[in-house]
Amino acid sequence: MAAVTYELIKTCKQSGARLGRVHTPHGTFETPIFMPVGTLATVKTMSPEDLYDMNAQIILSNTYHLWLRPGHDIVKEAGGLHKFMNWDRPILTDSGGFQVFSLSALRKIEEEGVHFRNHMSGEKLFLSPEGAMDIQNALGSDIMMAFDECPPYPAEYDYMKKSVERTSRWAERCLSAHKRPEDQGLFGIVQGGEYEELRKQSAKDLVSMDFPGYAVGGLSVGEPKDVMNRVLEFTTPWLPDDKARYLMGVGSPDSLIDGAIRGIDMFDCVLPTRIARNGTCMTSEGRLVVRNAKFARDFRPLDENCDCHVCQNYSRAYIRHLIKCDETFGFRLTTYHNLYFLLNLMEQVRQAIRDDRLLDFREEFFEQYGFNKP
Ligand SMILES: CNc1nc2cc3c(=O)[nH]c(N)nc3c(CC[C@H]3O[C@@H](OC)[C@H](OC)[C@@H]3OC)c2[nH]1
Ligand SMILES: [Zn+2]
Repeated sequence: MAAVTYELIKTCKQSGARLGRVHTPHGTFETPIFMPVGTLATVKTMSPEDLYDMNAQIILSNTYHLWLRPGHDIVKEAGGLHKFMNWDRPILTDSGGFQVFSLSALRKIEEEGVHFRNHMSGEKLFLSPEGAMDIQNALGSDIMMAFDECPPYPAEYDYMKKSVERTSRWAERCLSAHKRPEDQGLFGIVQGGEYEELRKQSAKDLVSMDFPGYAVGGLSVGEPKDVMNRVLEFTTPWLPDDKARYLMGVGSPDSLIDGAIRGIDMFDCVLPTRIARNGTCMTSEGRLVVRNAKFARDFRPLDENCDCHVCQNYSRAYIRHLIKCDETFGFRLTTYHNLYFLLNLMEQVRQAIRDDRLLDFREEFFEQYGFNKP
């Protein structure tokens, strides 16, 4: 029995978006879903109890970061990542492919793997498909990601073609190095940039290897939103209907809705937690920079349409005061609300799919949030 399976519940008659469930060894979650990012084994400033309270179903952590600090051997000795961070719902770990290309300056890509420098110490390091699998095996995540190259945007066709072919060979090596397929699901990552035939080639290569789920990688790397949407439109049709689809690194409210409409089930992004730490909040009326002086005497909640714990109990004036004083509690309040906002948005998306009206919901949400403003 595969560790991770996808169950298609229904498709929205109006938009074609999917309502589904993903079953994992640590629990089942409904899709489309947003997954909070906890790169260093913590969703910054949130406790597991906070995450349970806001109904977070699955969180992310990262091979590259945990390999460097504290070391995956320590996490393994602790009994794995779930035990180490006291989180007993599903965990997805990225393979480190992206960080190697985004964090470390000097790097050299070879067939064997990637030579690069530790982005903190400058120490020379090497990561291969086999190494990335060993680390994720030690972490014990429910969903592991294949080791891939996430090329920069834009990239020449010839470079992209060679990269896609190597990423497919690396995916094969990940499958061969996958020690516990009955305990951990391994997702392949489709690459190919903005080139339709390369996306098709990458998807067909990976589907022929029969992964339990597939990510669409190489996006949210600086390309315009219409390029992302077009890539999704010609990529998801090559992925099987009975497997989960994960769009990596995507998280603004409009992109979540537009991704769901184009057949994506799972999303992750550091956006809500990162902007929270500089005092920017997502609200039903658009973004609100709570440190702004105009909120000094504003005793309303961050979002008058939000029923989260923060909006029930704290005011903009109080949160502004804490953020201005660099008080950690302030960042906890903005982070909790931003995560709740996106988790709640995805519940509304799932409800709109149940009611076959996701395109109508998109219009209503974009209007209220201000996405349609010229
Ligand atoms: C922001 N835009 C964005 N585009 C991305 C594309 C790729 C990709 O093609 N391949 C791989 N392997 N990873 C990608 C990632 C990293 C996501 C991870 O990076 C970490 O967030 C920064 C987090 O780690 C807990 C997350 O875990 C899945 C992307 N992020
Ligand atoms: Zn709120």
